[in-house]
Amino acid sequence: MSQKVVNVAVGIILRGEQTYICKRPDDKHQGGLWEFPGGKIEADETTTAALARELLEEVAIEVHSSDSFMLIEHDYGDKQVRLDIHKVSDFSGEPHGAEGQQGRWVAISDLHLYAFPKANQAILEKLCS
Ligand SMILES: Nc1nc2c([nH]c(=O)n2[C@@H]2O[C@H](COP(=O)(O)OP(=O)(O)OP(=O)(O)O)[C@@H](O)[C@H]2O)c(=O)[nH]1
Ligand SMILES: [Mg+2]
Repeated sequence: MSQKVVNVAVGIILRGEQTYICKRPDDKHQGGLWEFPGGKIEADETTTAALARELLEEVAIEVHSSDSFMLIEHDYGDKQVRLDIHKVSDFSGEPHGAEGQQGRWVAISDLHLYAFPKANQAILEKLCS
C-alpha cells in the first residue's frame, strides 16, 4: 500500500559540544522517545521557514540561520517520513520545552544513552563520527 510521505524539518540545536533534545509525548507517533525538535513542513512552506516556526513553537528559540546536515527517508510501516535535518547554532533565546514536554542539553557523546526513533540512528552515527 502506498502512503503519503510526511516531510519534516528537524533541528539539531548546538551549543559547543551539547545539543538540546526533547521527549516526545506518549500519545504521539514514536511517543516516549527522545527527538530533535521539529515538525511537519506545511504546504507552501520552505524547510527553513518550517524549521524556524517549529523551533519557536516547541522550544521557544529564534533561529537566525541553519546548515543543512542530512536527509533521511524512513518507513515506519504506519508512517513514511522524510526528515530534512539542519544544524542550528545561530539562535537566540534559551531552549525549553515550550509545549510542556521534557527537554535537556546533552553532550553529543552521551546521545547514545537516549532512546530515539529508528530513523534517527543515521543522525547519531553521522553526528558522533
Ligand atoms: N521532530 C522530530 N520528528 C521525528 C524525529 N525522528 C522521527 O522519526 N520523527 C518523526 O517525524 C514525524 C513528524 O514529527 P512531529 O510529530 O514532530 O510533527 P509536528 O511537530 O508537526 O507534530 P503534530 O503531530 O502535532 O503536527 C513523526 O512521525 C516523528 O515520529 C526527530 O528527531 N524529531
Ligand atoms: Mg514536533
